[in-house]
Amino acid sequence: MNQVIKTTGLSKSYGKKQALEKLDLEIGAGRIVGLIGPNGAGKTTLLQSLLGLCVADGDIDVLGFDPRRERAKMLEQVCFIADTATLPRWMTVKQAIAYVAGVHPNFNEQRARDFLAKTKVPLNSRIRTLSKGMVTQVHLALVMAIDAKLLVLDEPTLGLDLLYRRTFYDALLNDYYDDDKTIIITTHQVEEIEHLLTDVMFIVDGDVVFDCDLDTFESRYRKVTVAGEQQSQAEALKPIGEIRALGGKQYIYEDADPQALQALGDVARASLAEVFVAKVQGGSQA
Ligand SMILES: Nc1ncnc2c1ncn2[C@@H]1O[C@H](COP(=O)(O)OP(=O)(O)OP(=O)(O)O)[C@@H](O)[C@H]1O
Repeated sequence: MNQVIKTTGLSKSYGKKQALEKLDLEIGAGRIVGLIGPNGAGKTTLLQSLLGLCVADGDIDVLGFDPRRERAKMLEQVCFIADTATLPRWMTVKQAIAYVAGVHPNFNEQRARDFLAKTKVPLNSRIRTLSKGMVTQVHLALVMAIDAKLLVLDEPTLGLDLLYRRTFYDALLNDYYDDDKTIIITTHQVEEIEHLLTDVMFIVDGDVVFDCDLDTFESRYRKVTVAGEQQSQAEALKPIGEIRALGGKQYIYEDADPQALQALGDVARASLAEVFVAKVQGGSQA
């Protein structure tokens, strides 16, 4: 694996709060990794540690650099958008584009304009006159126009409407991504990114508790809709989660015998969100 990120024993505490707990992580080039976790699990702290934005303990290697000591060099090849996207409010959108063009060697001005052409953001508007979602659109356009080896997106679509969220993820996959780039995304809207991920990680209480590529995920997890009279057989096969459904129950299985599942009822793929809830909350879902 052509490795882009490797951490060993990554730990970070804020006073008594242990936000990251000896976290080991490896991400290879060309992967699109979804980092999924409950509120307060440590996702932002992990991304900030990788970007050198907070000082953590342990070994951290990002593109061959230690972000604590070689942050400036590392950032030449890394691009990120934080969940608190801010831009200078007095600038016009055009000026923001010109500014990034002036300071960033890998910025493609035309690309930024092309991304913005898919929005209703006027180039001559001052940032302070834009809605929150529009500011995020400008920020995303600036970030997506930078040719970086690693793109880190912390809740990139927070506050964006449903239509633009789709447009953004389409552009990310079709216009931005190629095999040389690695992308890490955190979001609570798991269903929106499921189709574009190559890998998924669940993070709980400051540690990665699940790390799986999507091909393996597709082959390991199933959801079966079971009518009332079959439920005791279904439970005997030890599902990892269950969902109450109209006229029966749906059970989530990990590595179960496909034939045994067929005998219980309708078998379908289990979604990332369903497996996440089953594994992290470990029980029934509404
Ligand atoms: N600056 C800080 N000072 C003190 N505690 C902090 C600070 N930043 C984060 N924490 C704590 O560290 C833990 C992890 O927070 P973090 O923001 O990394 O979680 P998250 O997974 O990104 O959460 P969310 O999904 O809610 O954004 C939480 O318990 C949080 O309260």
